[in-house]
Amino acid sequence: MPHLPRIALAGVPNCGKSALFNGLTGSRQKVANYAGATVERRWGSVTLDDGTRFHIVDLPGTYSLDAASRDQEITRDVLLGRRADEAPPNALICVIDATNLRLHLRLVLDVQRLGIPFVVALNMVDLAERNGTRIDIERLSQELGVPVIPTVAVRRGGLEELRRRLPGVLDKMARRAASSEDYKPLDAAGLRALQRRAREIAGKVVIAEGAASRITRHLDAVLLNPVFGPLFLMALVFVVFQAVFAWAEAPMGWIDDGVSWLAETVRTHLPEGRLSSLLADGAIAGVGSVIVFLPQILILFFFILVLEQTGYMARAAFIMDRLMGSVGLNGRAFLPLLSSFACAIPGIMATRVIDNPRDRLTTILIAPLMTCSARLPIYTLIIAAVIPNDPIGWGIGLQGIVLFGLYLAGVVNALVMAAVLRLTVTRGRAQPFLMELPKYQLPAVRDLVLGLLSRAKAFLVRAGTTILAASVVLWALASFPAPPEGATQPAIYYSFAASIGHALSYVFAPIGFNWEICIALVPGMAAREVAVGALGTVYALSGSDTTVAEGLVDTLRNAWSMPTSLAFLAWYIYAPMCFSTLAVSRRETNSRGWTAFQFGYLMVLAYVAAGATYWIARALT
Ligand SMILES: Nc1nc2c(ncn2[C@@H]2O[C@H](COP(=O)(O)OP(=O)(O)OP(=O)(O)O)[C@@H](O)[C@H]2O)c(=O)[nH]1
Ligand SMILES: [Mg+2]
Repeated sequence: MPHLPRIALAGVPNCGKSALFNGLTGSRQKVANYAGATVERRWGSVTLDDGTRFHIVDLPGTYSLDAASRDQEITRDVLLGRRADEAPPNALICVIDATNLRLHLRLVLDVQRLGIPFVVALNMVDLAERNGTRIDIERLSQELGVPVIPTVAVRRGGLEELRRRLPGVLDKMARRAASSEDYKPLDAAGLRALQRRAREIAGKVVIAEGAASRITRHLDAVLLNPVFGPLFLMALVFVVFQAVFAWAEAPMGWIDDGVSWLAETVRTHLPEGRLSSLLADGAIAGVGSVIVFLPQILILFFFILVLEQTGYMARAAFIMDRLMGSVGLNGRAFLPLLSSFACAIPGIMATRVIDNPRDRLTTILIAPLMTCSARLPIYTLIIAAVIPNDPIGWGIGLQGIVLFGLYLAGVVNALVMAAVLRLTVTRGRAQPFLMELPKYQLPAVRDLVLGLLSRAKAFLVRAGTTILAASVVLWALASFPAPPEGATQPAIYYSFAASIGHALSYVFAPIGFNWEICIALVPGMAAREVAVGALGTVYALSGSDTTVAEGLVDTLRNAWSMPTSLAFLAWYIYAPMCFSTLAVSRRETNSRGWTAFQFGYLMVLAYVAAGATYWIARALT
C-alpha cells in the first residue's frame, strides 16, 4: 500500500461517494439514501488504462473540515494528514451533488485550501436534468480552476472520463505547493466569505433552476404530516411483518422439503450407524433448521433496502425524533438503532454519527435490544409452533401480529432502558437533531439485487461455517458416550450433552427451560440462530427417525408447554448478545467495564423476563 499514490473521495454526506467508489473499484460498500451511511474509511485499488495503479479511499461524508462527530473526524484527520500511521492523500476527488450546488461548493472551497490537487465529480446530473436544472460545467471548471466531470455514480455514468482525468491530477501532486500543515480552520468572517463565494459561483454556473424536488416537497407534506406521518410509519412497519410471514410461507416450505428429502436420502442410502447419524441428525438437521429462514430474512432486508434507498428512512428518523428526545436519546440515534434490526454490529458502528459521547454510549448500550435478524428464526420457529395461524380478518394473520409484538417489545424496551440509563449511568441532556432530509428516489434495481445477494451470501456462509461446526460439535456431545446395555431411553439421554443440559437446568429450570433448551443456549451465544440449529440436532437425536421430516415445528409443539415456549421467546427479546456484538461494543466504547455492564444488564433482564413470563403464563393456563 505505501508505494502507490492515494486518492481520497471527499464530499458532503449523501452525495454519492460510496456509489462512485463502488463504480471505480468494483466493491460493494454500503450505499443508502441518508446522511451517514459510511462511518469508516475503506480502501480499494484502481488500475487505469495506461497501467497506472493507485489506491482510493472512501470516507464518511462531512459538511466541513472542523467536524465534531466521530465519523466526520475520521475524514478530517485523513484529509489533514493527522493520522500518525498515514500521510495525507496525494489527490482528491471532490464529489458534489448537482441538485444542491451551493451547499456542496462550500466544502469544495474549503478543501481547496488544503492545497491537495483534486478533480470535481459533479454527481447526480441525472437528477438535476430530471428536475430541469442546467449547469454550465465549463464555467464551473473555470471558476474552481480544476476539471469538473459530470457523473451518474449509481449507473457508472462518466466514470470513464473521470478515469481519463486522474493521471493529470496525479501529475500535479509532485508539484504540490501548500501542505496541510498550513491549513487553518476558518473563523466566522472567513466562513462567511467562503459561503459568499460558494453562492456567487453557484449563481454563475446554474443556468436554469428547475422546480427542483417538487415531488419531494409534495410527498413530505403528506408523509411528514404530524398526524398522518406517524400513522403511515406504523402501518408500513405492520405490513412488513405481515409480509415476512405471508410471502415466505411457500419458499420456506420448499427449502424444508428439500432438507427433509436430503436427510431421508442419507438415511436410506447409508448403512445405519454413526456416519449416517452425523450427516442426517448433526449436519443436515442443524444447518437445515436454520436455512429455512432464508426467505424471511431476505424479505425483511428487501423492505429495509427499499426504504433506505427511497429516502424514507431519514423521514422515519425525523418522525421518531420527538419520541426519541422524550427518553433522552439523540435523534441521530434512530438510524443506528434501525440498522440494529439487521444486526447490532453495523448498528453499533453507525453510532459514530452521534457526536456527543454520552448520547453515543447510551445508544450503543441499548442497540442489542433492537431485534436483530438472527432472532427472526427463533421467533418464527416458536410462533409457528405455539401460535395458531388464524386469520383475524382482512387477510391479517395472528402469527404476524405476535411477531410485530415481539419487535415492538424490543423497541419499547430499548426506549425504557434509554430513559433509565439517561437518568442514571449516562446522565446528561440529549442534543438536538439536525439532519438533512435527502430527496426521494426510486431504488436502483441493481443495488437491491446486489444488496440482497450479499445478505443471502452472508447468511449461508454463517450456516455453512459457524452453524455447521456448532451442529457437528453438538452432535458429538449428544452421541457420546454410547448408552449403557439395556438402555430404555434414546441414546442422547446418556450423553455428555444431556449432562451439561441437566447441570444448567439448576439455573434455568426455575424459569421454565427444559434441558434441551439449556443445551441450545450455549452455542446460541456464538450466534443466536445457532440455538435453532442446536434444537434441530438435539431433537433429531432424541426423537424417532421421522423427526426431521416432520419438522422441528411439530416436534416443539408436542414437546414444549405454552409457558415454556413463551418464556423462551421472552428470553430472546433480551437475549444476551452474541460474542461478535460484545467484541464490537468493546471496540467502540473502548471500555471493558461498559461492555461487561451491557452484557450483565441484558443477562439479568433476559432471566427476569423469561421467568416472569413463565410463571404468569402458568398461572393463566
Ligand atoms: N440518481 C442518482 N442517485 C445517486 C447517484 N449517486 C448516488 N446516488 C444515490 O444517492 C444516495 C447516496 O449515495 P451514497 O453513495 O451512499 O452517498 P455517500 O456520499 O457515500 O453518503 P455518506 O456515506 O452518507 O456520506 C444513494 O441512494 C444512491 O443510490 C447518481 O449519480 N444519481
Ligand atoms: Mg458513503
